[in-house]
Amino acid sequence: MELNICHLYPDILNLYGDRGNIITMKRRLEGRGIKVNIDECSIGQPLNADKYDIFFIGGGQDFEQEVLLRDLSSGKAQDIRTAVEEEKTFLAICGGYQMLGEYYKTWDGVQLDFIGAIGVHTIGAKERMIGNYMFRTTPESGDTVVVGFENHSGKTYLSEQVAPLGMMLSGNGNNGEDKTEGARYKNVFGTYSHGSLLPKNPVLCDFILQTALNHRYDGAEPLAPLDDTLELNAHRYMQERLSHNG
Ligand SMILES: NC(=O)CC[C@H](N)C(=O)O
Repeated sequence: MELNICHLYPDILNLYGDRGNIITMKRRLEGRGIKVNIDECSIGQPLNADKYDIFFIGGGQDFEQEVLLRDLSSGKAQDIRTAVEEEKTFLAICGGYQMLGEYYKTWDGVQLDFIGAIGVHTIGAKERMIGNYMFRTTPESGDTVVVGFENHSGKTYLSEQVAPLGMMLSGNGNNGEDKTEGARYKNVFGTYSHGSLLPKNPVLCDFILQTALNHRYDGAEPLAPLDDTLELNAHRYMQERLSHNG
């Protein structure tokens, strides 16, 4: 078996080591003898979307998001919308997550029209939401506790067609108001979690990889367990600290 991963805008959207998510997916697949091919696709490069099983988009600040608008509208936005509807697997972090949505109105009133691949929109607030945080994914997204780090001024709101990725246990998540965190639409996993998400959350990583394998291979076997002692220690350490913060 093999999976093809596309890292979108790796040179522009890569806050807080978001690239670590790519390394983690690669290692966890190779640990099961599954071949992984990783391509990078940035400004000015055509996106050969049919080739890929997983698309990864990291986070970026308002400025970087604005810089990408022209490149997206030159064709990539449509390619991404099509891949989402074809139920390809996406993992999008913070600014990358916002970008898959409809629009982002920054706190100082600039409206960035994004690609509308998922029914979410984002409104900037003056006060940033920053800190370690924790949420539990919904049963449809693995029912697992995720620890991470958020840093955003955008407050994201989900339309009725889009489910949250999870519900907050500690911290702000989508908007600090409705207790939701991230988005799940078809096989898109959007989240505010940097930090880096997948190294500390191997259960979520395997859930995402399994989603992509099931899409590519009919009757794909469940992924075999790995030795996750180190990863789960890091996870437990964060979970314990965050449990005390409420
Ligand atoms: N960390 C990020 O990706 C930031 C995203 C967005 N620019 C915000 O501040 O809301």
